[in-house]
Amino acid sequence: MSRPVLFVTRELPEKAQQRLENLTEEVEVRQHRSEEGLGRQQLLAEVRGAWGIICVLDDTVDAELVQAAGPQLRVVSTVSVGYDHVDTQALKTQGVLLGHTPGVLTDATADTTVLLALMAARRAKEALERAANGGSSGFSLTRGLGTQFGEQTLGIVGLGRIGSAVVSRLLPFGFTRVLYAAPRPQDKRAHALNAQHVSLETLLESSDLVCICCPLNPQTTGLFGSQAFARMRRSAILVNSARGAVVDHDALLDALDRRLIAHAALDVTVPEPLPAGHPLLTHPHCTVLPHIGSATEQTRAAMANLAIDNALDGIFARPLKAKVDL
Ligand SMILES: O=CC(=O)O
Repeated sequence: MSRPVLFVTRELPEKAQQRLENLTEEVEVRQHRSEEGLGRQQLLAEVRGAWGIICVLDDTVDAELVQAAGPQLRVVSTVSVGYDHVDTQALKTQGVLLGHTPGVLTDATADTTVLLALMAARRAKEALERAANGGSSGFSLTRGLGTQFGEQTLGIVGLGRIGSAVVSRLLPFGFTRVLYAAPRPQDKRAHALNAQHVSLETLLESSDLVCICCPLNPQTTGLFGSQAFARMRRSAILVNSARGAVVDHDALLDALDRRLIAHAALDVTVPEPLPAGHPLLTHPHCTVLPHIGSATEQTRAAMANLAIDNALDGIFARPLKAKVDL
């Protein structure tokens, strides 16, 4: 008997991969078993006939892809919490469901945000370079001094699950004030964290550490441009673990060159990866990680499992465990 086709655009983490391979009674699994994505034309060809597609944030899911899959397509399940790579309207129009992986990656992503904040505050990039170069790079009373968060103000852009987890982790470092900017006040979360809802302008003018934890959408694209940097404190640190496009990279580079802010630490960029030699990679006051926010064994396994659940639920017309409201 023919089984519905589940197309998977990547190799999954080991345990989830094994689970996928044991699904043969329920679905026919077709997979591009590689860490790298398919070229666009090949992807369009491979999704043909799929009832469900498991994809990642590098795969653009749009009307063309939905059409290429065919009218039987029931669900797209992305192994990510963010879904800015998906044209939600195109899915809605075709009655295709969208699953994603919220919750399971909150802790790992918040940990990475704290890692970046500390790396920036303690000027780890410069210190690593000094250590790697050997020579006179030992203990110094005066060289490469960083800053501590005690008595400082923390500003969070987006007080969702990840933003809140970032605040919980950072509060013990001694911040005396927490500000957040969000389209709507998040009363329950804010109350628990003693965080104050303010305008983005106030947040930028008052914060020593600014962490971007919001989704990418038309309102947040380019939110950090030259006007935002002009408002920030010259001693401020900016951390972005959300999406690269929230920050205008040219404006950031200009702000770093003109010392409008002290340091930027980015887990996300446009494009990903930045080309070798990109000025943000070589800038002494910019730390860049290659989008490792959720990259732990535990979290990636949980994400892939949730994505499989979502895909199977969609294919077999059951309620999705984590559905995006389209
Ligand atoms: O960036 C990662 C995600 O959206 O899960």
